[in-house]
Amino acid sequence: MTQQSDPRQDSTTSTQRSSAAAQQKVTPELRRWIIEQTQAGCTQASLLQSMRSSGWNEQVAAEALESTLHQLLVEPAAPQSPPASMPGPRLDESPTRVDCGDRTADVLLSMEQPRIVVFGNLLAPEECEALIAAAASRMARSLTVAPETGGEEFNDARTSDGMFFHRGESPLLQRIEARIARLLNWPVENGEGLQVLHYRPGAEYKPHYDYFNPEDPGTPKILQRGGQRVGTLVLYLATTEKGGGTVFPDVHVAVAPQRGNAVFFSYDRPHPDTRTLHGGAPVIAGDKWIATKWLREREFR
Ligand SMILES: O=C(O)CCC(=O)C(=O)O
Ligand SMILES: [Fe+2]
Repeated sequence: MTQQSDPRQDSTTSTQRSSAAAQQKVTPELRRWIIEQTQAGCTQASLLQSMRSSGWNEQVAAEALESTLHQLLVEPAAPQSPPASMPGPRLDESPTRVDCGDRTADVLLSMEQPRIVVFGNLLAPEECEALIAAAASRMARSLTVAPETGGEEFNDARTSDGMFFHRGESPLLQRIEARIARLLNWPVENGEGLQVLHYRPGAEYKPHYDYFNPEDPGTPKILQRGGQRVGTLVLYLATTEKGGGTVFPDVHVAVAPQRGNAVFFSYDRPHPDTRTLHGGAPVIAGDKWIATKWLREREFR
């Protein structure tokens, strides 16, 4: 990310500056610059430093940042139009099975609000084993997206181990990605690389939303790569003995982790109204292995 220099300060010397500090005016131009830089992913601290080095008095700069960013948060966001189309299986005739090209998946549950569909038999047992084997040597403690910066960070709410495959990195992944694209009528290119998570007893993923919160300063940067997330498919690679269900607390639904099955849910706007709050309940006995496919609005590079 390149940070543009802030709106010009007059060309006073530093001695003139300290006496002139009281007269520094926060102009609409400066506010616009603060908003643009924030939307481009700059942190408040880096903006403060940049303003100070171009002659702004620290207190004036800090107040300008605070009041401008506060205004940004309390002003209603421009209404976002929902995407023209959404990922999801075609279930208008209530089929019990869905063709996904090289395999047929069972439809086990379909819920409208929130949009949740549970599939059976989407992956063969050998495919589950192969994904676990390919992921196992690449596992590390899971990171989540850092809302402040758009980078990644450790998070106590997520105590699983995980890794990301690159999209299309092996014939197995290409096959599974093509199957998911056909099942959910969404281009392979709009999907993030499959993420594998391993939860041991006691591990969990506390309830959260998968979309990026539009109010987080790091979100504009994340959205540059393919726009918002609009859907999630969680594939179960192992059957967990006890616990570890995918839970939707708003609607009191829990999906049991059964090898080869999957739960899909979608959200047409980044808002709690979608009722897609969800989490991974603590594992009580056994292991939980999942692969998550997140779907973006546009091509994800
Ligand atoms: O562990 C689960 O069942 C849910 C995982 C999840 O929410 C995610 O990967 O975003
Ligand atoms: Fe999630």
